[in-house]
Amino acid sequence: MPHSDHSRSPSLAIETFADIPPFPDTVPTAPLLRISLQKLLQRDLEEEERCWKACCDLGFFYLDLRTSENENRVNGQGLLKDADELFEVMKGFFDLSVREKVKYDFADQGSYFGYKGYGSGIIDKKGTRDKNEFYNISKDDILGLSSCLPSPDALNSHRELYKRYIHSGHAICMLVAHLLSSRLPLICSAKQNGGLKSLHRLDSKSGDQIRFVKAPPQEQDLKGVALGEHTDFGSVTVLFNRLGGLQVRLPNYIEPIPPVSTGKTEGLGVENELCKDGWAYVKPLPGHCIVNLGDALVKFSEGKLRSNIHRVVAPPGEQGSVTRYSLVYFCRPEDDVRLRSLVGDSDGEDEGATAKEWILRRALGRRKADGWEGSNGTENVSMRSGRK
Ligand SMILES: O=C(O)CCC(=O)C(=O)O
Ligand SMILES: [Fe+2]
Repeated sequence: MPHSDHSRSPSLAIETFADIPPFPDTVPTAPLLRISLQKLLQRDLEEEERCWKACCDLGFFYLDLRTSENENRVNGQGLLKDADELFEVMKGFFDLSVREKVKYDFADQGSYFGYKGYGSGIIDKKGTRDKNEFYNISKDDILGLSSCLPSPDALNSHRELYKRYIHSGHAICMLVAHLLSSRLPLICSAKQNGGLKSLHRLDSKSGDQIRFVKAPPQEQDLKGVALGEHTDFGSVTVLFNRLGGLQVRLPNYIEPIPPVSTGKTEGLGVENELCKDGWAYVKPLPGHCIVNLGDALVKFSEGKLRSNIHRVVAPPGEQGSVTRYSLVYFCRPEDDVRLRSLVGDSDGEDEGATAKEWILRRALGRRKADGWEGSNGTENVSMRSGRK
C-alpha cells in the first residue's frame, strides 16, 4: 500500500484530546500522510516529496504544527494556540439564540458569508437537509479590503484574533502553493508571473474565509450525514477538528487502515454502514491540522492534483454523544482569476469561470432544495480511477 505511513505514528498518549471520549479503534481510517511543518520549513527534500505525493494521490494530509521554527508568518505553535482560542469563540457564538443568529444569514442577498442555520443546506440531490450550522467570516472584511458585514458582539470583539489566524492559515496555504508550483509543469507565463502564489495575494480581493462549524449529537440509530459529500471550492483548506466524523472517499488505489480492534465492532452497525463505498474516517490528531486541496488546483493542474470528495457524518462510537465543532481556513484564488489549466500545452487562454463565479455557484447552490446538480465541482475528476 504505497500511501501507508504507520511507521511514523507516535505513542497513543499524545494522540488523544483531553476531555472528549477517545476516537474508537473499531472503525476503518484513511491513511493520510503526516507531514512535518518543521521539515518543510527546513526545505527537507524527502518531506517535500512526501507532501507532493500526498497532494497528487489523495489531496489530503496531516500537517504537524509542533515546530520550533518560525518563518515569516508561518508559526505552527502560534497557529495551534489561536485555533484553541477560536474554538472557544465559536462556542460562544453558537450558544446565542437562533433568533439572534439568523439575523446574520445573508444568503438572500447573494452572499455566502455570515450564518447558515441548522438544516438550511442540502446534503444530496434529493434535497435532504443538513445537520449542522456554520458561520463564514470573510478575509476581505477582516483585512479591510471590503466593507464590514454586520456581525454579533460575541464575534466582533475578536477581530485581531481572526486577523492573526488568517495570516497564519494563508501562510500555510502559500507554503503548499509554493511547493506545488515548483513541481508542476507550469506554462511559461504562469511561471514568470510567480506561479500559484501570485494568484493568491493576501491583499487582493478573494473568497478566502474562516468557517466555524457546529454539529450537535445525533441519535445513535439514526446517525448519518451532517455535511454532505463535496469537494472544497478553492485552492487549499486548513482544517482543525477534535471529534471524528470527517470522512474521505478513498480512491481504489488507496486502502483504508483497518480497525485495530475487530472484536468490538458489534453495536457499530451504523458506523459500518457509513464506511461502505470506500468511505473512511479521518482520525483527528492533536498538534496537527488537516490540509486538503480544492477544485481550483484541479483546474490549474488539469487533474494532476487531487481535490478529494469528503463529508462529515456523526462522530463514531462514544464520540457521538458530544457536540462536534470544527474550524476551517479556506484559501481561494483571487476573485478575477480564471479557473483554467496552467500546465502542459495549454496557452492559458481566456476561458473558464472566475474564482468568484465558481464559489458563488457552488456555495449558494447548496442552500437551495433543488440546487445539488447545479452546484457540483470537480467530483468527477476526483473520482477518476476511483470508486464509483
Ligand atoms: O468539519 C469538518 O471536519 C470538515 C468540514 C468541511 O469539509 C468543510 O467545511 O468544507
Ligand atoms: Fe470541505
